[in-house]
Amino acid sequence: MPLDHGLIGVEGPPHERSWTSADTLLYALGVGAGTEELAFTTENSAGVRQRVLPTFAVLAAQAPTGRRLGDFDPAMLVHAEQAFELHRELPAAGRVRTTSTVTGVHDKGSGALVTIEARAADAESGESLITSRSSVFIRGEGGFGGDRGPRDDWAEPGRAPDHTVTYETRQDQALLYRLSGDRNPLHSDPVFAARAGFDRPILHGLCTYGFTGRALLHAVAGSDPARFAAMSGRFSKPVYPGETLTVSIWVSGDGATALFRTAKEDGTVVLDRGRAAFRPA
Ligand SMILES: CCCCCCC[C@@H](O)CC(=O)SCCNC(=O)CCNC(=O)[C@H](O)C(C)(C)COP(=O)(O)OP(=O)(O)OC[C@H]1O[C@@H](n2cnc3c(N)ncnc32)[C@H](O)[C@@H]1OP(=O)(O)O
Repeated sequence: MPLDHGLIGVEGPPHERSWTSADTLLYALGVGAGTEELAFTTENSAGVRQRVLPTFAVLAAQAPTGRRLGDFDPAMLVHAEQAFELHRELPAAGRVRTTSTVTGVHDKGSGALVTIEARAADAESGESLITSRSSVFIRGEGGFGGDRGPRDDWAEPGRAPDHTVTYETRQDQALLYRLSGDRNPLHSDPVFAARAGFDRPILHGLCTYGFTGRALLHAVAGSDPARFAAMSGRFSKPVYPGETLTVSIWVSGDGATALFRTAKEDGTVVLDRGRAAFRPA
């Protein structure tokens, strides 16, 4: 059986995940934070309280789907879209209970797009903490006669961005990032990457997402994770470790929302149709 088209509505079993202060520090390093961001990379600096990068929410809320997506070559699967809402700031260490549901299987012609929603609640209090919506694009699994799914009306504002933030990724960025949990060999093994049609291992989509989230946090939310309410975007082209990422951000008049996109040095957009929302200071 290739892709399982009967997946829609299938809910996975509740899944518990806990994280420690070390996990959130390692995650921050994996998405490029360093000595300039000690609140996210240390737990014992004078006068600094450890905080958690908001995009860690996506990892915290990951849970298995009820069934395997199907029997296809895993090298053909790429992360396509990622959105999350963070209902309150994440603690440096915590535990959540998450339920994950397949919400759509769309026929995109060159591939199939499978969308998944996960809801994570604090494991002790039951308080809703994170809602995460992800999709994966399985190349070569389209053309089965399904619907193409909803359209998006995202458009770049007709003015210069309010902020542009540039970060360099490291040659070994994916090797560092994978220690936060995603050991997919697409990001580390040249043989596996070649089977997927890439010259060399590519960067995790969620690593690009984490760099972009840092740019939004510092440029728009005053570096305060408590103000970071939501973020979404679409992975439009692969990133190779070592490439430079520039995040362009357009903030709404009241500062409550922003549009963004992330591009490589040559202008290729890699994270597109970005939206983010912020709480007041
Ligand atoms: C549970 C969550 C966790 C998941 C973790 C997954 C494991 C991870 O380890 C894997 C990764 O991190 S992979 C790295 C990150 N992702 C990428 O690099 C993918 C980059 N994107 C691409 O290569 C192409 O857009 C590609 C290949 C996606 C599509 O390119 P094409 O085949 O050329 O398609 P195109 O002709 O451009 O468009 C056809 C239709 O598909 C829609 N579409 C394109 N890109 C999309 C995307 N990223 N998301 C959603 N839809 C997308 C197009 O809009 C078009 O549809 P329509 O005509 O209906 O608009």
